[in-house]
Amino acid sequence: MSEAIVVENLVKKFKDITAVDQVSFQVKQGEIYGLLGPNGAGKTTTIHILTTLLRPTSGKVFVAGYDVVTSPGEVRKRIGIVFQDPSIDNQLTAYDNMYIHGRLYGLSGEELKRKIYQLLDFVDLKPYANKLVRYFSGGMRRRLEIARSLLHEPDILFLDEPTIGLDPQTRVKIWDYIMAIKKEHGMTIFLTTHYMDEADQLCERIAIMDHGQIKAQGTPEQLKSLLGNEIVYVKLDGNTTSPPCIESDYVESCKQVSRDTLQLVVKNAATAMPRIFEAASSKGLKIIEVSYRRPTLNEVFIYLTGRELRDSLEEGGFRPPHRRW
Ligand SMILES: Nc1ncnc2c1ncn2[C@@H]1O[C@H](COP(=O)(O)OP(=O)(O)OP(=O)(O)O)[C@@H](O)[C@H]1O
Repeated sequence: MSEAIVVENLVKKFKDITAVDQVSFQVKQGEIYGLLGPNGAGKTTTIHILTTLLRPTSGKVFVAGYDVVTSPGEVRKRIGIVFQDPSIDNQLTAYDNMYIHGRLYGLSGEELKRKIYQLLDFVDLKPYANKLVRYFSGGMRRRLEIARSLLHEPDILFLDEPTIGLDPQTRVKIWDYIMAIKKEHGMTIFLTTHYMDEADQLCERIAIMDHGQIKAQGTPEQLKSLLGNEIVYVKLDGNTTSPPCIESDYVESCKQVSRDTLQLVVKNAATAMPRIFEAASSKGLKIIEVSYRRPTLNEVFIYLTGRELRDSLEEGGFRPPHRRW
């Protein structure tokens, strides 16, 4: 079976809230797949079902070839999880946190000791093996959780918001570890994130989730090309008080983004540019500056949902007080 994860028409309801609404996707073996969406989109609920912590209301989910409802034990043997909320013991050393986890998975003796040091070394925590975790920074804790999740050599690694709350430098470091895990261990990695740059940088394929539904999925490039290939910014002469939009065969959409600047979505900036100049001049508009770039995932999110991912994050939403089941 070349699919590590198969999700078919997954639904999860909490009383009258439909947290996951007819979601279907497949994750190939060895790929990094991301669920991108704002708070409350249903990402954590989905990851909890995939990792056997929650039962679906309906639909089918197969992880590492096993049904999560009928064979949860088989699934658990084959997965590693890093939760959004820290789950390491602050009163223990890094080594002891790893040791207990290893024992729970049936590892022992020299083999366990060797693996612990090897993985602590992988996340650059070997010098801190015997330090109490309560003195660790947020980034060190996350690294320790990642090392711990790899101890039993899972086939699939689940990461729920792996860099939430970390500073930009530490986030980049965590991305390096995630890419190294894929490269060195050939592992399938499934992650959730509300950071567009994280999804863009790390994931080979992304599903954009909102209000429990998958709005689109594909490679970051495929998602960006939903919007047209390039975005052109046209700055008009400052004397134009309210610039009209520029229409042309080559312009897919036009929006005024500031007093004197228009944002045009085009398939190809090089061929559209002369037409844009022609159209502007026929309207008596003077272009004083032009720049263009590829669309971002944020723009894709706006296109699909009608609002910014950042705005949606600010909407917040009800969060249950305890997120362990
Ligand atoms: N145990 C629960 N009881 C009731 N409602 C819940 C429960 N867990 C989640 N929800 C609701 O389900 C919806 C999806 O929540 P979920 O936590 O899966 O979203 P999310 O995309 O992971 O967001 P976040 O990044 O904030 O965790 C939200 O409306 C949330 O309030």
